[in-house]
Amino acid sequence: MSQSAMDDKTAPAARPNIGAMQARSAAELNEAKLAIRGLDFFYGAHKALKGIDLNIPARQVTGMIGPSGCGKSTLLRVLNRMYSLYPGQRAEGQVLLDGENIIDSNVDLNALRSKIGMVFQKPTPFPMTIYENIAFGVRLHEQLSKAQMDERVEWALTRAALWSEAKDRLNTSAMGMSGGQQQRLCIARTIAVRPEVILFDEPTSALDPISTLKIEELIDELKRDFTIAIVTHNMQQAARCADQVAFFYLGELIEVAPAGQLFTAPKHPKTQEYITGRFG
Ligand SMILES: Nc1ncnc2c1ncn2[C@@H]1O[C@H](COP(=O)(O)OP(=O)(O)OP(=O)(O)O)[C@@H](O)[C@H]1O
Repeated sequence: MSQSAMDDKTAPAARPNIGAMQARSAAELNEAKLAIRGLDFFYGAHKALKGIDLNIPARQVTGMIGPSGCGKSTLLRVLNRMYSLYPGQRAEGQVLLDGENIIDSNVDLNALRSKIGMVFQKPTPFPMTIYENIAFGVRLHEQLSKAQMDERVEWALTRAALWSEAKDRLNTSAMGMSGGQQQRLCIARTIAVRPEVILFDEPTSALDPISTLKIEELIDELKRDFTIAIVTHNMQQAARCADQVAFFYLGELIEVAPAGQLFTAPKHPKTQEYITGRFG
């Protein structure tokens, strides 16, 4: 692919407009890509999320913080319907993705997961080549020619800031990469299907500081095209990466505010206690 083609961040082939870089109006920035309304979540009889109302704005980073067990990961698992795999787990209320309630039982989960991707705490590359790690997921959703797939793999690795390190070893095992590279590969794998939303569940907790910084820079770059939610235990990370931060406690959303405001002038005493390290 030519350099000018690579500079155009639009994903190559099929579904041409998704991921296109366009000037964004203030209205677009304020628009809720995901609107969570009155969301309750149950693990059997245990209510882990209680009446959550939260807007996740398009093409911004929403940070989710709170002490262990407050429900942050549960919320991410609701947003991509991962809980549907487990009997006894259920959500009530609304999670509107561009107006469509994705917790309705008749939602096509395969299509949903191509729109809402997830990156986990521990890098989990498949035990296959770097190339196949990316092509595998794309094939579940699209039929591309070899040339188109090559282009897609290059595009995804470039967007995940991994192309220069991976281009000469595409056909070697992903398991031979460093932890930070593996996590960027997992990000490449996620963006290769061109989702609209990317959920990050403590994506740097297993990484060293330099790899962490690279992922944070990447998240900042990716928000130009994708709506992002990130769960983190690291408040500095939330302050660095997030445009808005949501603080959860015991399954409730206590406060949501622009990051600068939440960390300097929280409105709720519980938020104040948490960010000043008095519990959690
Ligand atoms: N599979 C499960 N079955 C039953 N209860 C669960 C399950 N997973 C989580 N929980 C409970 O749901 C609540 C929220 O857990 P969750 O993992 O979402 O919290 P969290 O804020 O992400 O915590 P951490 O920061 O430790 O990852 C907790 O009370 C937890 O014990």
